[in-house]
Amino acid sequence: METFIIEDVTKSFQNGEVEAKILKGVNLTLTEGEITALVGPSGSGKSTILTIAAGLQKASGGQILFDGDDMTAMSQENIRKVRSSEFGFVFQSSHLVPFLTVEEQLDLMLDVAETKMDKKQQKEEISRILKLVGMDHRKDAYPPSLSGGEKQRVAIARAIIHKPKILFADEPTASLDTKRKKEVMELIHELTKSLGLTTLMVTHDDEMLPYADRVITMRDGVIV
Ligand SMILES: Nc1ncnc2c1ncn2[C@@H]1O[C@H](COP(=O)(O)OP(=O)(O)OP(=O)(O)O)[C@@H](O)[C@H]1O
Repeated sequence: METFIIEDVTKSFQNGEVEAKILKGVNLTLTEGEITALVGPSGSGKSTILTIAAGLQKASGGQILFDGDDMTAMSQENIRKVRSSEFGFVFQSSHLVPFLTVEEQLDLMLDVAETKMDKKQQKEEISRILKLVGMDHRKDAYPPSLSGGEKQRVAIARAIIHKPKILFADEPTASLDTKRKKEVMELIHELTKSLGLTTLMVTHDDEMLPYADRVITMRDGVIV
C-alpha cells in the first residue's frame, strides 16, 4: 500500500539577490514495509527533501501526500501533530538527552506523542521496545555510559516507541564502525519489515545499500 507520495516538490532559497533552486521537482512514492535509500553527491538535496517530507521545513512548491492528506496545505499545529504521532526520526548523532536514563528518554517521547497510555502501560511498552532493540538490560543507564552502537539502538527505540508509520533516517550509521553499522542497519531493516514501517533513509555508505528495497539517486536537485 502506498502511504507517502512526494509530488513535484521544489525548494528555493534566496541568497541575497540570487535565488538558489535546491530541489527542481522531486517525485517519489514510498511504500509500506520498504526501505527507500536516497543517495547522491553532497549538496544534491537529499537532506532537504527528507526534512521537507518530514514536515521540518516547507516546500516552495509541490505536494506531500500522507495517507491522502496534503501536508503542504496543513497548519503548523497539524503538521506538528502528524510529526509527533506518525513519524519517527533517527539521525547521524543519536541526540539522546545526557541526563535522562534510557527508560526516561522513551517515556518522554511517549509523553510528547500524546499516546493514550497511562504511566504503567508506558513502562511496559518501553520494556517491550527495549527488548526488541536488545537494550532492555541498559534501561537505567545514562547515554554517556553507552557505546555508539548502543546509543543508536536507543535512538531507534525512541523513534519507534509511539508506533509511527513513517521512519526518517538521515545518515543513521555514519558515526559507527563497520560492525556496528551493519548491526544498526540490520535492526532498521528488521523493524521496517516486522512493524510495516515506511522508511526513508539518506546514506553515503554503499555498504548499507543491500539493506534497502529501493535505491534512489539524486543529482543537482532532481532524481536521476
Ligand atoms: N537554509 C538554506 N539556505 C540556503 N541554502 C541551503 C539551505 N539549506 C540547504 N541549502 C543548500 O542546499 C543544497 C542541498 O543541501 P542538502 O543538505 O539537501 O544536500 P545533501 O545532498 O543532503 O548533502 P550532504 O550529502 O552533504 O548532506 C546545498 O547546496 C545547501 O548548501
